[in-house]
Amino acid sequence: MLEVKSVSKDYSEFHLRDISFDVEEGEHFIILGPSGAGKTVLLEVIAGIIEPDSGRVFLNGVDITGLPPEKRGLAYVPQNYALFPNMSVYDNIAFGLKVRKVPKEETRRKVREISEVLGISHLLHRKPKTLSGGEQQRVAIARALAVEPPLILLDEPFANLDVQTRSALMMEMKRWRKEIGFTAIHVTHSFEEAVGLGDRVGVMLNGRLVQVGSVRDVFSRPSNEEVARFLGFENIIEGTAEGRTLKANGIKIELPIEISGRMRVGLRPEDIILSLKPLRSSARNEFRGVVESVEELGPLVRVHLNVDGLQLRAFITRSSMVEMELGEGKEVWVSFKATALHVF
Ligand SMILES: Nc1ncnc2c1ncn2[C@@H]1O[C@H](COP(=O)(O)OP(=O)(O)OP(=O)(O)O)[C@@H](O)[C@H]1O
Repeated sequence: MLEVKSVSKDYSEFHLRDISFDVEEGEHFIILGPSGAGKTVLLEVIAGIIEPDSGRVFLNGVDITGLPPEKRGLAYVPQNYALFPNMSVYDNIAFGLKVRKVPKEETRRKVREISEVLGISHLLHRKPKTLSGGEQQRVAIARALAVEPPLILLDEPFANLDVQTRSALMMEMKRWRKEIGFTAIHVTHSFEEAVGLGDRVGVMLNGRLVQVGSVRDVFSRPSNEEVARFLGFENIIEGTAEGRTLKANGIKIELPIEISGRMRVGLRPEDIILSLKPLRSSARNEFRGVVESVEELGPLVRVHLNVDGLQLRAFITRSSMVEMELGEGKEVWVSFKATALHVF
């Protein structure tokens, strides 16, 4: 339904480079990338706010590259919601319908319907500034969906919300989609949103769309080391493989597949288990290691380890750290399954 073909845009210090992807009818497509990757620029090119230097955008087969935003019929929800401050919630939601000269009675019915689905019927008389962040976001999405657009563009829809509101809205968004059935491009830096809401995900790094695929594929099979690092494979181990064994520094690691030659494998810190006694499971790689430092990250800690010269990072809970009395110089057993290794 939406096709983006070789879109590029040059700014003095940032380049959106040759972006191509498509979105299918009914799909929730996530564009995932760190801050400054170019996600908003890409969304604004699709919305018609930014003109690309080259490349085309097609909606249902029609080239919309030259059309102004209002002629594209897409709904765009910017990060700051951009609600009309002087209008009531009702008028905000009804705005697009009025512009389209939808008869009053039908407008009333549509505003009522969408407000019920999004749980904001009781707020219709209020002004946006009297609403909480979560309520404002619901209104912004209601306003966008009221006109039944072919595609809704969401820029970091949950970024300005507290954790509880964010999780609640994420759950609700799944339900809205079932009840209303929209197609969305959703820009975010949150893995949780990508995994929780996305059908497919496009990973954006430094102005390039580096991998597009199903959420499962992208997270379990990153296409290269750059994507892997971004997706949390903090350990990249380099060594020489022979059969199912990878020799890296002083240790031999069992691989999930047979392969040979110089190579790199990725391992997520959460897939490493630390223990004071060996686990003695044949399904695991197990080594003796020394804690180099411990980094506190709230309920989790990142443990920096040295395993025979190989630097590894593991996540454990704070309570496990306390229980095991982990600290600099402590000797531990470091284990992980061969299947947790991702061979690039
Ligand atoms: N009009 C402009 N002129 C020059 N540079 C720009 C312009 N608009 C955006 N940029 C640059 O493009 C880069 C990408 O910006 P963009 O807002 O798309 O990032 P993002 O991935 O959406 O990040 P965030 O999550 O922080 O919003 C930034 O370095 C920004 O400074």
